[in-house]
Amino acid sequence: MNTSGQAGADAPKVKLTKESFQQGLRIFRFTLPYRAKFIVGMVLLTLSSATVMAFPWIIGKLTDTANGQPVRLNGTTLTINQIALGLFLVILLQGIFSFGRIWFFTQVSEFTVRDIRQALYRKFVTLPIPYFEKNRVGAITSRITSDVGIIQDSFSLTLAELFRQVMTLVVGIIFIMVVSVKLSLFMLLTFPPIVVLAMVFGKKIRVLAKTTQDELAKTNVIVEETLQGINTVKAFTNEQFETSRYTSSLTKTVQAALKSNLYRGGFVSFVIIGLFGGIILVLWRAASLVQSGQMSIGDLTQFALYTIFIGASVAGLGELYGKVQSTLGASERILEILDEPTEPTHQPSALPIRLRGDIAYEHVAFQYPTRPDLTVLQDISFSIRAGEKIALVGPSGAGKSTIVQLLMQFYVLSSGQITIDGRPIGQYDLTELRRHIGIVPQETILFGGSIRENIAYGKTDATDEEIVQAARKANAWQFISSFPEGLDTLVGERGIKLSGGQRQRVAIARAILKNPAILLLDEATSALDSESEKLVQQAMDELMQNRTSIIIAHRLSTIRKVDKILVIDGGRIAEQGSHDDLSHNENGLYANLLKLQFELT
Ligand SMILES: Nc1ncnc2c1ncn2[C@@H]1O[C@H](COP(=O)(O)OP(=O)(O)OP(=O)(O)O)[C@@H](O)[C@H]1O
Repeated sequence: MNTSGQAGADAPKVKLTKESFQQGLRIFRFTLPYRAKFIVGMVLLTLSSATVMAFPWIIGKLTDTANGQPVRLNGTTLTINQIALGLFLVILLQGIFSFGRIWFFTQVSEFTVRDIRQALYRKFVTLPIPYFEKNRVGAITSRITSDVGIIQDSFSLTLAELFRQVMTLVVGIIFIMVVSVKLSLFMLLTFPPIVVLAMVFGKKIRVLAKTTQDELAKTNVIVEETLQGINTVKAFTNEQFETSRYTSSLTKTVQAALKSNLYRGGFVSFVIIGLFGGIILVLWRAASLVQSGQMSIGDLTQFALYTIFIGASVAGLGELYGKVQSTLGASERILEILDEPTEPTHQPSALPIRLRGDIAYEHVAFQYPTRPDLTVLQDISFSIRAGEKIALVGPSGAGKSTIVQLLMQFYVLSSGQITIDGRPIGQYDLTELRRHIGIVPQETILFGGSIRENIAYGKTDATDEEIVQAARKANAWQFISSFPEGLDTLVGERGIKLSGGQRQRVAIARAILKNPAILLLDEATSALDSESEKLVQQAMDELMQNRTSIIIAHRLSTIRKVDKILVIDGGRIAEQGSHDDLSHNENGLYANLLKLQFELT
């Protein structure tokens, strides 16, 4: 076993061309740091393959000695005992070399794969947000699991196997040529073509077997569907219809199974007749050579054993071909990700910055890269002075969250600019800038660890005292200290073991600990009960003190105290002003939203 994960047997393959080969080989640069181990592995592999190849040769000599034909080495005649001892020695060496080969190749593959996974992960977390919108998470994670798994298998197995099979083939052919050129040529003309034919046959059978499986799966879908929706079937009196649908699907399955087994039967008789027939032909030829004295029994034994080796290596190479294809495919997909441009975060030259927190949006327009034909923001201009609080309100889909996300530089603006303290945000170091912006999202997603870890996410080197302090300010300490395990309480996957209000307060504590100059609050849409609503609101108020804050408000009651309200509609600022100004504008959007909420409550 290794750590390869599920090496996808159904992984897409690529055509073997010179380009795909050269591309795929680039993955080998990850093995460079371990090249010394790799070379030792290769030497051991060569030695272990060589000992295997010596085996039939010595057995031939043993047979000859048994048959009364003396074998000489350096002028002395070898006894059966000496030759058998030699065989033991060869096997012993073979065992030792194989152990060493596995040990060294495993190290190379495990370390290489660790480095590839590390490089991929580092890449993932530094890719810009649009990348994750264009690619499904499942597809991305399978790069780091199954694709890397395929590469791992190829480093630990395929590569060694490929080398060994090629060596067996070449050395095997040389050896049989030495034994008897005539018989070798005869064998090479009959045996390998049969093996190749058998492989093609085998592939066809696999395809047919898959078709049968697929058909069977379809019949199962019908059963599941109709049983789950049995009420619908009966209500529409479609029992007969469904039965005939099932029957026709069953018939297709049977037809597919029969066809597949027709080929399977053919394959078995082909193997029996063709392969064994081929062997009989070679043996017949060999027997006549032995009879006429052109070949010894020992040579015949050697010949037969090498022939089996050659046959096995031809078959093995056929299988390896498929593996090499998947390896190249996997390595191409991995390299593709590694070549993606990243966000310019964590630049080593970045100097720490201090922000006051003046923010200005100047004629900002924006389309999401995944939906370039929809202008989400049209012409947004507003400014906030350091320490002020503004609220964004408006109908769902108006563009409020988008405005906030742009400040974090998750996306590139289509036009206009955003400045902080008078400087365009693009001129700041990205990591430094984000360090000064805190965010409390609409739906708080916690990480699966403890409450302590989740709060400390805002400042990874925070002391316990700081964490408790932040939890107190966020109105979270009360519930945390009521848990028997306190800060060490595990929150469950994505924080499911905490209530919505508790999760929010943990998120607020996290933001307090981060102590940012600018704060982005996305109010939760899901209503909390009034008690926890009050606790969350108090925590938010605490958090907003002395910070420039932008609040995306869904409940208008919570934002009466803000300095300015921007009403967003259809990607534009429809109205702006204080709560009092806007609520007195009878026909205004804000006054209407207020009325609507009042009626709802
Ligand atoms: N990642 C995205 N990719 C493409 N389009 C998006 C993306 N996020 C949002 N949109 C679209 O942009 C528009 C504005 O969305 P946004 O989330 O900013 O609205 P909102 O005012 O915050 O809405 P809500 O109050 O429902 O959260 C919507 O039409 C939405 O479909």
